[in-house]
Amino acid sequence: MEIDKAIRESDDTRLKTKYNNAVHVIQRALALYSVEEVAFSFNGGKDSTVLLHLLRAGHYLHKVGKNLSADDAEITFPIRTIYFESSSVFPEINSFTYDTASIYKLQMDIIRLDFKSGLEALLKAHPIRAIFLGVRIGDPTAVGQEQFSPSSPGWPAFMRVNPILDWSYRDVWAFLLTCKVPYCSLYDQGYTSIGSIHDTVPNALLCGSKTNGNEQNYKPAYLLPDGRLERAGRVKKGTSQPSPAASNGFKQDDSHLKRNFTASIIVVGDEILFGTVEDRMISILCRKLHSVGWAVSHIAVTRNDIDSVADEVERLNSTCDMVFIYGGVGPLPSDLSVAGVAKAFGVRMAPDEEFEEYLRHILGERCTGDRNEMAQLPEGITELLHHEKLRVPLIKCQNVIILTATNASELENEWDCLIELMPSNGLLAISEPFISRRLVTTLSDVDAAQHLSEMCCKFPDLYIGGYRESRGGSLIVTVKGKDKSRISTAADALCNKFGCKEIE
Ligand SMILES: Cc1cc2nc3c(=O)[nH]c(=O)nc-3n(C[C@H](O)[C@H](O)[C@H](O)COP(=O)(O)O)c2cc1C
Ligand SMILES: Nc1ncnc2c1ncn2[C@@H]1O[C@H](COP(=O)(O)OP(=O)(O)OP(=O)(O)O)[C@@H](O)[C@H]1O
Ligand SMILES: [Mg+2]
Repeated sequence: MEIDKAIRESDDTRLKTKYNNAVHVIQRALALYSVEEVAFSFNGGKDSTVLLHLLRAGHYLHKVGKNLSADDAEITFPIRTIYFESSSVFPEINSFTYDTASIYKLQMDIIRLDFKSGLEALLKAHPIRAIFLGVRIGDPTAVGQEQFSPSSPGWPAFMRVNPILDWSYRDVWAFLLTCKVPYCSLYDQGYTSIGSIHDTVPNALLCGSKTNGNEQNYKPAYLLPDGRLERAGRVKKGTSQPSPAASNGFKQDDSHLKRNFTASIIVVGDEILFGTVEDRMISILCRKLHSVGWAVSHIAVTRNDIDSVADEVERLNSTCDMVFIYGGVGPLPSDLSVAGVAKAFGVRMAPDEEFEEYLRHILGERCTGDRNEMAQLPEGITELLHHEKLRVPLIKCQNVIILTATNASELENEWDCLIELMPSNGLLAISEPFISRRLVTTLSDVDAAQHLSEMCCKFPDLYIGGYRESRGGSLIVTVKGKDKSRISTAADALCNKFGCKEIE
């Protein structure tokens, strides 16, 4: 069987693993359901083209496993194939679908109804119980799906079987090119994921030079460097993409200068809770945040444990604008912070091809393999924050930023990168920085308490509070806020009326 042979002869170990796993899923499905009870949803797209050849291989191996004639299995493809043909399909896709059906002798049902009605009619007419789909992680409809997922509530009842769910964009192209199978010509013209003629254009990231006839030249789909951007050509014509800053909830005007943003910090570390290690980064991060006008509303230290991290993230991310988390990030068994973040958002961990590429640069082939845990990131909510001064990009999951720093100087570096990245992606809206004055008084606690509460009533817009370094020592009063003149008035009043003296 030519597909099986091409993969076995290839020295791409990752592709071999993906192939074996997908064929295993197909064989499991063929063991669970009879061939009359399954269907293959084919639309001429690259993912369903991959699936077609995997099904051909899977069916062949299933037959060989049952000691049936392999010759027969090789020529006939008995799985009912369904194609929802619409009037807005690209002609190239349509003709590729029909040509493929003829080359591989597919028994193809053409359905000219919407998905739901078409499936309802199909299930009435045939004993179909499971449908193979070329859905992959990263597709908007893949969130929450497993390799075997029942159809959604409100849809006709069948099992969705997704053998290539965990395949990346690169895996798809590695397979098609290794097996040298035909694919739709649009993929050689810059299209990277194909919907309808109304919502699909070539991917601008593949835009090359203009030809002599002054037409735009596009590179083939397999040259797209970042697979996460495969759907960049799936935009409505005439509409513009929302800016990243706007999608973060931060406006581009200067109203953010007046807003008080709040952040929380989660430190993950059993050793801190044991008392064996002292955290040295909290105070630095608080000062950094204050310097860009952010108030820190909560700091939590938690165990290296998925549920503990998830609980904290869930609690804090809804009450403040941004959550910073550090500790428990890496390849050790105790490094569970990223998984905790995924759990807090109710998404699963999925392989991130681009992140894996970074890890491979640093760790070489040691980091790859069947299950590279470190390259698994929360599915559908992760953004990688790149900066030339970072060996590995920082991970942002919605309003949670995962820092990898383990000491003060690494934290300084990561912070500087975040600040530099800020204008281009609206990460941290800089507002007016906090300023403070520190005063010292020798008043007794009782006297100071009365004065301080009067001052707090007079200056509700400022923080006025005190602490002492020893019970018998002087009281240090902090006046903090964003309005310099209000701070001066309050500090002067404390000095004049209550005999406070400025320190620093
Ligand atoms: C055979 C088949 C089964 C589907 N089953 C479901 C389903 O159970 N739940 C659902 O929300 N969408 C289902 N869909 C719709 C797809 O999730 C998706 O909307 C469709 O493939 C269009 O994707 P696109 O926007 O990427 O082109 C199904 C589609 C097909 C072809
Ligand atoms: N019109 C359709 N008819 C039959 N199956 C479909 C149709 N549209 C989508 N599907 C199924 O849904 C899967 C996912 O669709 P999707 O558009 O993400 O992938 P694709 O079309 O195979 O490749 P591409 O991402 O390049 O468009 C397909 O592989 C196919 O199994
Ligand atoms: Mg498609």
